[in-house]
Amino acid sequence: MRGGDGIAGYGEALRLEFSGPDRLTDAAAAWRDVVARAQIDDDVRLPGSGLVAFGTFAFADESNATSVLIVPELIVGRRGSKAWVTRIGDGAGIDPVMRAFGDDFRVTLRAGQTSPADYVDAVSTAVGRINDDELGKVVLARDLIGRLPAGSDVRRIAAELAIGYPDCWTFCVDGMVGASPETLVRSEKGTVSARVLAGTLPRGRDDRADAEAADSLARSPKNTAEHAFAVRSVLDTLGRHTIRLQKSQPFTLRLPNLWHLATDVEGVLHDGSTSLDLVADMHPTAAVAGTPTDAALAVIRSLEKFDRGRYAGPVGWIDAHGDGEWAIALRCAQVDEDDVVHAYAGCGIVGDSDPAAELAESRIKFRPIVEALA
Ligand SMILES: C=C(O[C@H]1C=CC=C(C(=O)O)[C@@H]1O)C(=O)O
Repeated sequence: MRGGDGIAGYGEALRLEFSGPDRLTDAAAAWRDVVARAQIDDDVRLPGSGLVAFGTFAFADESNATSVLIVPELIVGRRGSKAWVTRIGDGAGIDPVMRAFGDDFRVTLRAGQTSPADYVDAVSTAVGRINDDELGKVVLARDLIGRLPAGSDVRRIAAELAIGYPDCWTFCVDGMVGASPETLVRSEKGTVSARVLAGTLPRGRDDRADAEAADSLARSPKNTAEHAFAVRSVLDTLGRHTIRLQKSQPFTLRLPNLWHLATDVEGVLHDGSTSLDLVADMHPTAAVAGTPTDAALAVIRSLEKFDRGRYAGPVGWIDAHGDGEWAIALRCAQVDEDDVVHAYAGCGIVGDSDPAAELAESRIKFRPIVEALA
């Protein structure tokens, strides 16, 4: 959901689970099979109408988290002035009734497997490795943990995020809930686009300080270097699937809690890839792993003490044409079946990163989810 447009599913007509290094290519193939066998009646013909699966995928090949594609029994959608209902399989009998939110709840998150001091140490080690020329950039994350009262209505968290962060992509799929400012890829009728983010500064305290923050972000060699790695990785992969690939100049993107450096990318699909094929090729970008990818993943494995689960993985939806909208699962938390909440935030580390500043940046990135739970 973004800016009031979006799709919401009721029930599960089909649930497909994936894991391991081939989880994304397996999902792309499985979705082709599902579509080939489906009989679809879609008069609306808007992005998100007709047969749709929602998905959330683990970040790492070796993760214990299950990656899923879920086809709901009923989907309610809205885009601009149009709204629609899609019924799937046995969903023919379900009515899209409004269900009141469950009880209000407040949850405080505390440090998970990485304390703030551990994080500062990990960043210092990473800076050393970068300056020893082992790699150019790595994204290091830390985790927070909490527990929701039993039976809490997770939709409350999604609603808070959608209201507070209307320019972000708010998602809630299989307990993975968040509001991401970054698309991995979006494909619609042959056009492929992406918003690449990397490089961050906190918002200023007043208008003047805020304008100065945006200006210094745009001029900062550290942030522009970090951003360039992320843009390069997206251009390299999308370049294989598109023609006329264009990128905007980097611009400063204002969110309620921070400024990001952003670049919008757009091209024309030339090889018939579905949005999940593109996701499979693009993940993980340098915005969430680093550069070169393999070296960055090795540093993440050695310095992060936890399984990222679906944090920093692709989250979104795909339709019967293969079109879809996939965000990178950032500013998010995973609510498990036992009501335990794991939240994550990370920062791109380059050779001149200051560990204390990165810790402060991670605090600001936690703000959306911490506040939605508070
Ligand atoms: C890894 C995260 O953010 C990425 C996306 C935008 C800016 C980033 C940065 O400036 O470090 C990160 O690369 C996160 O929010 O957990």
